[in-house]
Amino acid sequence: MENVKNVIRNWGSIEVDENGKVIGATADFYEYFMIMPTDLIGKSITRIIHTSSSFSLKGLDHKHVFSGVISGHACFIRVFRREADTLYTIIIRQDELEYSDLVYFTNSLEKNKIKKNSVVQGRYSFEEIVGKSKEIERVKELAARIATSSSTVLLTGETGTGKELFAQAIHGLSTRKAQPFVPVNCAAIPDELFESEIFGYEAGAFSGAKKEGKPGKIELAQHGTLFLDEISELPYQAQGKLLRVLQEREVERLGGTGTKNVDIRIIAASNRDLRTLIQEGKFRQDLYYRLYVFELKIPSLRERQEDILPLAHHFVEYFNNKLGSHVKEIDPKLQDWLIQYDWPGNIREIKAIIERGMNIVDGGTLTLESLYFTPNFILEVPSVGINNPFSGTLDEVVGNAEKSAIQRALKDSEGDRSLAAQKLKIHVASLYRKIAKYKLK
Ligand SMILES: Nc1ncnc2c1ncn2[C@@H]1O[C@H](COP(=O)(O)OP(=O)(O)OP(=O)(O)O)[C@@H](O)[C@H]1O
Repeated sequence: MENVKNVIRNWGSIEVDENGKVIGATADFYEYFMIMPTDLIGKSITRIIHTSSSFSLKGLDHKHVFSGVISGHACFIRVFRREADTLYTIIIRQDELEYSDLVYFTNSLEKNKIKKNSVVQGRYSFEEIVGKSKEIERVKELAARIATSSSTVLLTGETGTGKELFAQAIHGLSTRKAQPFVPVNCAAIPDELFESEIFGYEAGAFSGAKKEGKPGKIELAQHGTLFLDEISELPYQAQGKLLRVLQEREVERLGGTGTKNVDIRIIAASNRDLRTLIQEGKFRQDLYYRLYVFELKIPSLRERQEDILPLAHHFVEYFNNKLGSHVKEIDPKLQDWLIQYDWPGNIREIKAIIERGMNIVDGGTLTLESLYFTPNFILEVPSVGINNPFSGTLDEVVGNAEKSAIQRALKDSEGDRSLAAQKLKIHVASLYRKIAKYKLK
């Protein structure tokens, strides 16, 4: 327990009234989060501490600890109830912590409080996979056909093509749909933590382990689906252990003496060619053949150009709802450009481009200029760094437009960041992140 105390530090507190409006903050909070009192006082706390959309700050118990994002920093925050007022004290800033300390800390919290989101029911169904091209229709049909079996599925395709979406849709159509869908991003877990995360551990298996032990993702997915995203990044040793689970349908926790039967369906995904990795000795051939029972290759957006505009319209609708904007159409010139672009980041990229455009657009039509920004303004702000703001990669051009939009909003709001964020229709935390990213004053 001493160690847990060591990782906790006071990053300042925010005080709110009974209506959830900020009435003050400590001096260290302003300093650590670089927020001005004018950007804070009187604002709703939900605009300062961003949590997942399903999470409500209302009614949290005294001393409850939760995770949230403040000014772009992921934090753990403790609630102190004081009669009508509430104090939110930031006790951990994740970017200031070693990963192992963070794991130790989250383990020390009561069960299910923070890790609730690690087990989710699949959210997407096949109807929500936008696209009518024969290429995507064929994949949807195959996926729907195998959904009802319990076979292992390997989803391949470039980054951003929708592999996770398909995994969720397959789970949602299977007989396991009422059971958990447990996603694991194999690239995001450090090698040394991998086995304990996937296989779980028994009490006292290693120093820092939870007293009562911990189930791994395989156990959490019991009777449901385990989605192993970016499986190519699975450490070689863990590959052997996973293979044994697949073959024997049993799992043994680290430090354990007995095995438990497992009934899970595995869906794995990779955007790297596993066959090449096998040749390079980085991926086990025997595991590959276990996973390769059924391969679904999701086509890139380049291979199904006719889906580009339906996807763009879909995301315009999506962001209209999310941002409260009223874009009704996409200008024909922008439509031409969208069709011609080759989309290396696939659907994730088109979604991001539309989102950026929708943050900048003025009026009911999304135009090429909404992405690039109006030429007059670019002349006014030479600091965009290039003479021709339309040259460079799409990311650079859009980045320049975004930077210009922020500069203009800040200028129009005379430096009031909250007002600027409102004009841009983005959260103030997101504005702070972008100001830091573009090194703006
Ligand atoms: N056909 C589609 N219709 C609507 N949204 C989609 C579609 N395909 C992908 N998306 C959206 O695009 C984004 C990227 O999709 P997803 O995360 O499933 O891709 P991925 O192939 O798993 O990427 P990676 O290989 O990088 O993990 C998500 O926000 C997803 O909701």
